[in-house]
Amino acid sequence: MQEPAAGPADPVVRLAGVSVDIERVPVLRGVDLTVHRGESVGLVGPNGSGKTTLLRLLATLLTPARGQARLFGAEFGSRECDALRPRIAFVGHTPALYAQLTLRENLRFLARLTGRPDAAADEALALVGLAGVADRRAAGCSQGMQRRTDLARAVLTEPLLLLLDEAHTGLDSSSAPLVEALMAQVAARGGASVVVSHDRPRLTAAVDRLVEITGGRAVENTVEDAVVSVVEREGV
Ligand SMILES: Nc1ncnc2c1ncn2[C@@H]1O[C@H](COP(=O)(O)OP(=O)(O)OP(=O)(O)O)[C@@H](O)[C@H]1O
Repeated sequence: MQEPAAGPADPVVRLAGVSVDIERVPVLRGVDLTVHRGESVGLVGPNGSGKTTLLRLLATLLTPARGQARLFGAEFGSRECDALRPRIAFVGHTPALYAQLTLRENLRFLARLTGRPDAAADEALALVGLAGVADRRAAGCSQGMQRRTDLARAVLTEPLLLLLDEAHTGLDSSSAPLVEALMAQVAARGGASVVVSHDRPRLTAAVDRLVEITGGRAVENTVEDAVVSVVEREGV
């Protein structure tokens, strides 16, 4: 897969004073956030604070009303930024699966759309522990199985920016390491992950640092131990 043209010094995400309005209502206000290559960032905040909106912005599904937003140095809306879209994986709250297709068909469809062999789809399903049920229709699968299939979709597309909303919802404790394994894969290829979860202990254990959104107005690092190492690394 083609790597972004940006230099190695460019962070994966750089938001400076970014505001997002939805239906003319301000949802994010003056957000500053930098996510470096190799990092895994946990996003926390109360219901309605703007976590999903921030993930949707990072997925380039929303346009900033104000401020500057860059992915690997490419300004949002530019041709360079659009070219990076196939390298963004966004796993939302609800499974992005065709209910009437089997898990294998869902993955193979995505593989063909993205120019990958069927074997890559089967490998991704095996990686999330679903090889044995690959021929079940998605509609007949449990929430956790559907969730794992969504994670397999993210594995398949080899993302450089992994965005997980409600990362731990529907996953039992034995499946939680999958999220961490996926984030580690992304970090190893020089990408980064931004992950929302209401399971704060699990999230804290899985990420390099936590970032908190308060009323959509600003993004601040929390003072938990997980944050300190990154702050020190950045020399802040
Ligand atoms: N499509 C939309 N139309 C109108 N308002 C919206 C829309 N999407 C989000 N909002 C509003 O933006 C604010 C932030 O929503 P968002 O879903 O980003 O919050 P969140 O932090 O992810 O919440 P939760 O923890 O409940 O999932 C809320 O006040 C919400 O009502």
